[in-house]
Amino acid sequence: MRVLVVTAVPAERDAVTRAVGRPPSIRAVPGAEVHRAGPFDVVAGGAGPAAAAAATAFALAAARTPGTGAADSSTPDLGAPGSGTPGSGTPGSGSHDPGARDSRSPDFWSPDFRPPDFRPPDDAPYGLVVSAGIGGGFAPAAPVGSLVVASGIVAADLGAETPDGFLPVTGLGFGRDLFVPPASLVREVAEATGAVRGRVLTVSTVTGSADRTAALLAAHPGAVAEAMEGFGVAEAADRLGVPVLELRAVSNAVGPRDRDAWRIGEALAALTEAFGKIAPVVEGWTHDRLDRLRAPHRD
Ligand SMILES: O=C(O)c1cccc(C(=O)CC[C@H]2O[C@@H](n3cnc4c(=O)[nH]cnc43)[C@H](O)[C@@H]2O)c1
Repeated sequence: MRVLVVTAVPAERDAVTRAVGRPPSIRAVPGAEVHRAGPFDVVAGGAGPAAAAAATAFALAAARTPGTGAADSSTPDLGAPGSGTPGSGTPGSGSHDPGARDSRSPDFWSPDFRPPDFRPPDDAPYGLVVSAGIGGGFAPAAPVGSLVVASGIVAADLGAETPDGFLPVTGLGFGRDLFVPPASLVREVAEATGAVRGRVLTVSTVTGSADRTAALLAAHPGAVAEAMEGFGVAEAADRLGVPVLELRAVSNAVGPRDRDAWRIGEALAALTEAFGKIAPVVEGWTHDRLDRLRAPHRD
């Protein structure tokens, strides 16, 4: 099974592809650059749920575009990382000059542009989408350096502030605030990696105070971590009925802001090790009937 992995930044993307042990092949699709290594197609989609949703949707849609296959010359191979290839940064990480041509996808800004074909080599669509990267861990469940796999992916700050406190978007009578990854896959990934299982919160603002930490834990008692992309990735995957997983390596404790205490290198190394361990797991996994029937609000 081919797996789409969406990270926020290139350092996280490269930590995932490093797990495979040989250089990734790199291709441009509209709005993104896909790094392929082993079963993983990895995209650094940008920080936050909106960028993550957009990158995921583009990558999924590009893989489903009918055409002649992944070898189509309209999707130029951009070479290995570190080769000086332009466009290897995070899409959307800088301001865009609409007058400039995008070297990642040369025809993208042309009025004649048609989406290039980019399908997994077996011509199958992606069987799984993974939101991956570093994250903040809630103590004591998820210490720095540990791994977490989401049993539920929660939009923790999507809703309304009221005089009585925060009202989730579902309390407003629309939207959703939870995606539940397939339980069998969560279990297998946790067993293979030693990851802590629990809800992972998606926030648009990194938590930076004890009060906010306490409020999040009061609202989500089982939360083990927070990050900024999982819910956006899940929203996009869900529209195509593709199962989703979120796997994070804890770089910092959720709490009063202390950037000097972040252990990013340690977390990226843990992420690489984790993807090495889950490669055989995801390749062998099939989305069984029980998982499909599982009630969306049970995790
Ligand atoms: O500066 C670097 O070298 C570097 C390398 C890899 C990643 C980064 C990031 O800043 C990633 C941002 C990404 O990380 C997630 N994250 C990490 N900790 C937290 C947190 O406490 N609360 C929320 N999100 C967190 C998040 O998904 C960001 O998009 C830098």
